[in-house]
Amino acid sequence: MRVEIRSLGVKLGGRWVLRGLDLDLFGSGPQVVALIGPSGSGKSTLLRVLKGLIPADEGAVYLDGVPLYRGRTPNRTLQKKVGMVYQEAQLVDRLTALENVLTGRLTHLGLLPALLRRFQEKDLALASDLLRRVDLWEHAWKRADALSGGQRQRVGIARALAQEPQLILADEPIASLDPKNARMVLTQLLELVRERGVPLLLSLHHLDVVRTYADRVVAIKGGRLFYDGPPSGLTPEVEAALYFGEGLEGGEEVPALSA
Ligand SMILES: Nc1ncnc2c1ncn2[C@@H]1O[C@H](COP(=O)(O)OP(=O)(O)OP(=O)(O)O)[C@@H](O)[C@H]1O
Repeated sequence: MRVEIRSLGVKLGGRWVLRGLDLDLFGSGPQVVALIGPSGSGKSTLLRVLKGLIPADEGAVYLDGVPLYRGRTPNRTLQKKVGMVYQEAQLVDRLTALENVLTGRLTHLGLLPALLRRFQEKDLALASDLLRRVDLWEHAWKRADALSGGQRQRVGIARALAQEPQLILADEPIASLDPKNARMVLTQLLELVRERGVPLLLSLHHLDVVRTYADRVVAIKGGRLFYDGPPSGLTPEVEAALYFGEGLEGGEEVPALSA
């Protein structure tokens, strides 16, 4: 799915959180794009805009050429094509692992079957297959609140893929995991999106991971584009300027770096 972001501005709590953002993602380009930037730079906000959860105050977002928002209302058809993986999985605790994955199919059901949770056999087959793919089939009938943090995150990934999305947004999916679980979650996420050809926009703080796995890196700082290019362009100087240099919070116009 092609993502075009044009002069995007978002105001939250009376303050510009994103401003003047122009970006073209995916289409025929690299399929794993890392989104980095200091805490508070606007990464989560950007992902939420792309999921149709926060409307643009300025500019526009197009998914495959279609505006994502009409005024402040998201286009529901486009919204359904975008899957999301959250930092804390955001599972329904009282449902089993399998039921949580099945909720990813709800967007494909009609209103009544969705309300009644009437899944079809093919929904169950897809959800079961995905649960196997994240090595959690033996936990299919466990309640989500009985799973470990890493397992919950893998259920969240299976749920996002069960939606059969055309784009996946992952918001710091390994932030609260130990290194072993972080690696497992990330490996499974990358394997699944690559084999299905689903583009992934992945917000992360781990630059070692970014350097190893990303095809392209987009860095934002103070709500503006700071760097857009390959991981190899993330030199120590760029990294230092991104995390330790003067912020752009004052609204100072600084041209984006590109490698
Ligand atoms: N609902 C809100 N109301 C007001 N301000 C908000 C709201 N949500 C986020 N912000 C502010 O917007 C800015 C960007 O937040 P955002 O969560 O997008 O940053 P981030 O880059 O994802 O940070 P982190 O890496 O810490 O998750 C921050 O200053 C934050 O305090």
